[in-house]
Amino acid sequence: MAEEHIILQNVHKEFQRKDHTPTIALDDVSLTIKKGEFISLLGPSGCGKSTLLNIVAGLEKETSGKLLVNDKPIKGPGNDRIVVFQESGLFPWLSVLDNVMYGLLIKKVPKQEAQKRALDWLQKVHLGKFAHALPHELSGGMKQRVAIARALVTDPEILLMDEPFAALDEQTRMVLHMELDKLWRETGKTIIFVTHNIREAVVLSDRIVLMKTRPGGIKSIFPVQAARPRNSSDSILIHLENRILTELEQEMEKVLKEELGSDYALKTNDLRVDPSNNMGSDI
Ligand SMILES: Nc1ncnc2c1ncn2[C@@H]1O[C@H](COP(=O)(O)OP(=O)(O)OP(=O)(O)O)[C@@H](O)[C@H]1O
Repeated sequence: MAEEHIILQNVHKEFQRKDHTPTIALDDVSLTIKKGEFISLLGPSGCGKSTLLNIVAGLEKETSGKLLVNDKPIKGPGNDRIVVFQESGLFPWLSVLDNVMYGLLIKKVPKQEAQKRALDWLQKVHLGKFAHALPHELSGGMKQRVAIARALVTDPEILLMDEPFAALDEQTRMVLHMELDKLWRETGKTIIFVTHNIREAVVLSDRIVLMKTRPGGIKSIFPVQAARPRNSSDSILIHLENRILTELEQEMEKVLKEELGSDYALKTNDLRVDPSNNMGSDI
């Protein structure tokens, strides 16, 4: 059996609002992720997906509970965990190559070697020809490819992705799904991927963690047993999308009932959304 890589035990996270009342972003979250696993965190807005990702990244500290990576407690950010965000976060004044090399130079890798490794990664994400371009000369999809190359060039064990493709058009997103799937299979990285998009989650993941709101936490976990590389028209994936959608509808209905109280008059069908579309942010 594969090795345990990330262990979350009864993780609880509270934030203080400006009026000093607490928001429970995560309540009693327990999850074990194996080395090399691709896990998606899926759920409506505010269910704590980014908070959970940030805790694993070491950017946020859990209020209580335990987080272990390779059996060691996490005290802050580390080279073993790199985050890719929705915005590429590239330095606009540096060339694509310099952006990808940057993390290596910080780690004192000699310039020639850093350049070689960065160029290798740019080839892998099909941007070898754009090494000397500036970020503003690239499309959104190309920028995200650079962000992925910049993350993987430092060879982290864990890649944390917070809605990395959310701002891209559907075609570009599908191409990047195929590329990320290939890179993940080639490198064996452990990936945690935050998304609102059910189709994206089923196409990419080994397991999908469906999250709930108020308080944020885990509602259900769905293993995805379709062969890779995947095709979103695979009947296994379509069936799974529908199961997830049904649970999400229940969750969204619960939130609406709480929010609207006696004004609640929503029919379940009004909530039915196309799984290829983003969901959850308008509840
Ligand atoms: N720094 C913060 N201070 C106060 N409250 C916060 C902070 N960060 C998150 N929260 C609250 O914690 C809850 C979970 O937020 P989080 O951003 O993790 O959700 P999410 O599922 O990633 O949402 P979205 O899909 O909209 O990005 C929300 O109620 C949010 O308002």
